[in-house]
Amino acid sequence: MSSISPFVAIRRDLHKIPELGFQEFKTQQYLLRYIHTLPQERLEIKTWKTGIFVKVNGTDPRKMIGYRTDIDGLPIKEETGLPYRSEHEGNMHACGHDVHMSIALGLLTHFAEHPIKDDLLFIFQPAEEGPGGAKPMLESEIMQAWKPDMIIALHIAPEYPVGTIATKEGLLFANTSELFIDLKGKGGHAAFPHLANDMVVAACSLVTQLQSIVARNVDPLDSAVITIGKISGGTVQNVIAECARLEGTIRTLSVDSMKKVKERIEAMVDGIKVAYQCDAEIDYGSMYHQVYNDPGLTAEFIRFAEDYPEIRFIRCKEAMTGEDFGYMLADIPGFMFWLGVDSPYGLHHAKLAPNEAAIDQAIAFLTAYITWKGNK
Ligand SMILES: CC(=O)N[C@@H](CCC[C@H](N)C(=O)O)C(=O)O
Repeated sequence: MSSISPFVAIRRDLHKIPELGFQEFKTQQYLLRYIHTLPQERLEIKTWKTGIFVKVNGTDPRKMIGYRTDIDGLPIKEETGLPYRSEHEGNMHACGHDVHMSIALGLLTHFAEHPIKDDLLFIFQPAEEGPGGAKPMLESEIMQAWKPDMIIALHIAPEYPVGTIATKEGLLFANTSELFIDLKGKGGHAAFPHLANDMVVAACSLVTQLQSIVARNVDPLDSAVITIGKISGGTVQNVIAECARLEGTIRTLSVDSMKKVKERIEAMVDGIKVAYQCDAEIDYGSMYHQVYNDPGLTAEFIRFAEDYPEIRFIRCKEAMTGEDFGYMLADIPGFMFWLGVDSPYGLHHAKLAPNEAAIDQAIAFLTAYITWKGNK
């Protein structure tokens, strides 16, 4: 019978119980139960909403190193068919936060048992997928009192083989803004369109128009994305829809482009109001600061990764993904990096299945890096 490592077993337990942002109650309980099994001599544990801070007191601290993991899942119905698939119907760890948490627990376990000179702060952060836990956690009294001198985090990368670390100095992830547009016209009988204002037609036209913003209004060398991930509207097949709602996200590499994209969206929505004789409201939901890696710390980490025997390092390009860890990096020097997990299905896919061999390998690599950095 094959046996799995304790942190793979933890990942599977966590995989079964994905919870959405700020509802991570079972996840928090699971994490706390585990953390309380560790030697407690050097640990200080504080909860914050559904998140957790764990400080590991060093033996001769000169600085504090922060390590952040996100803990929330997504509203995606899992289709992996795995024996440890989600037990929370309609939710899934489809962005790898289960893997992120198990690696964080692996590191915490090591350093609770083998403290280094410097203090460590482990941050188990809720709501990365939305509405964003990093910013309020950073502003919390706890983190203002326990403010790390540097901070790091990883994200799984399905497209890279296990054993790969990828990152770059400077900009790594985009600026993001959610986008919700509500359209309200006039419902009516399907056979009498001239007596109604059809919001399904207005919504379809708006979605198509929005695509032209990236193609025609943004400098091609300054990338942007507008994705509408969900459209809803109407009630039944033979009634003209009075209301429709578009739900999406905007990504830009520069802050200026984000401003420009929003101005163009607002102009187009004004146009839809006139053309389709309807009301419309725009809500930008939550916005995330770009992820900008500290050049010096990242370059040093890259050298460490390049010299580490079992790691293949790739200097990657920036990506249009968003991460509220960007708020932490805007305040505390540090960096984020990709960890290869080799899945044929990508992030946010219902069949995402990370190769679990990456977990113990990442724990070993990061243990070596943090030990080196925290004893320097
Ligand atoms: C790493 C990752 O996939 N992050 C999410 C962050 C989403 C932020 C927000 N809900 C939005 O959609 O703008 C991503 O989709 O990139």
